[in-house]
Amino acid sequence: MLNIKNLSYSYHQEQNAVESISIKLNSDEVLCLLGESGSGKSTLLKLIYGNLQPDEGIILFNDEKLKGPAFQLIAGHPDVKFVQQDFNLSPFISIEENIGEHLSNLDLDYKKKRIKEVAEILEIQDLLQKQSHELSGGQQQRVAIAKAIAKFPKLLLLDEPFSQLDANLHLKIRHQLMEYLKEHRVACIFTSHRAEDALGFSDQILILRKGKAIQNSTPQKIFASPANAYVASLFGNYNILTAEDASKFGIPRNFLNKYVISYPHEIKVYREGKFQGEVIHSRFFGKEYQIEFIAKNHFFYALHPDYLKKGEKINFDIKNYRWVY
Ligand SMILES: Nc1ncnc2c1ncn2[C@@H]1O[C@H](COP(=O)(O)OP(=O)(O)OP(=O)(O)O)[C@@H](O)[C@H]1O
Repeated sequence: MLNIKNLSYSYHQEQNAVESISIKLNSDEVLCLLGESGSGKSTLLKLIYGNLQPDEGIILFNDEKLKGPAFQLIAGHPDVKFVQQDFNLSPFISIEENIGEHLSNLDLDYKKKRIKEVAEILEIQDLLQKQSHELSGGQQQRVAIAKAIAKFPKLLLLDEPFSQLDANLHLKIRHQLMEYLKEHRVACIFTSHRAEDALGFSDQILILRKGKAIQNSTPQKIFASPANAYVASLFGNYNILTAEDASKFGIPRNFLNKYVISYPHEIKVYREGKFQGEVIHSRFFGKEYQIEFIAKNHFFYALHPDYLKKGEKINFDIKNYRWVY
């Protein structure tokens, strides 16, 4: 349903904010754009929606070419909705009117029912009679999403949709919204800084850096085989060793110009481990501790069920790893 070919855009001549990006998305798929700050995620969404005019490339939505501002005065397409980071709510009308702004007034009972439905998904039933200036950032964010889904878009673009929500609401809204999108076959592209949003709630992840696509695949494949250390770093702490250094910990030197990457959960700290290290820190992560230790002059992160004291001698093995450039 969405086919983006070789999209490029630059704010200034010197550097492209988005460079030769191609995306294919089916009608019930969710794509997460993941990348460091300034990697081009918001710019890409603005290009797709039509807020910015691409320097190059083409965006086909159900085989129809989506137009940028050079060819269309008001951005957007009736079947595409975009929730930007500024939420864009109308200030002088109620939240209920905001959500229903694009719904027809011909059937007011249906309109009321639909507003109630989307308000429930976003947990904003109690806010309907208020005005946007009376709401917190997180409440405005949920209203903006409710407004975007009210008229059954076929493609939803969400820029950091959960950024203003506390941990509890984040989990609840993320679950309810994603269930809704799947049930109604709404394609979605969202940006996030949180690896778990990308891993658990998308069908595809597109990794961006400096406007370029670094990797595009399923969450499982990207996590298991990150293209490079940058991709691995987006999932949290990780261990990286040169081929030479990796050989000191039992890893054959198969690729001399590559690096070995291993996630903390792949370093097993246990009495039978073949290699020795010394604990530097134990940090409580909730379910377990993240242990930082040093071995043969290298820092490692590992996970362990118990608190280990600074200076404690431990044994460990690298149980899983992958080679990256
Ligand atoms: N209006 C603008 N004028 C000039 N440069 C801009 C503008 N907006 C973004 N940029 C630049 O374009 C690049 C991509 O920015 P963009 O906002 O798309 O990144 P992002 O990945 O969404 O970042 P974040 O995660 O911080 O929101 C950055 O180098 C940024 O400085």
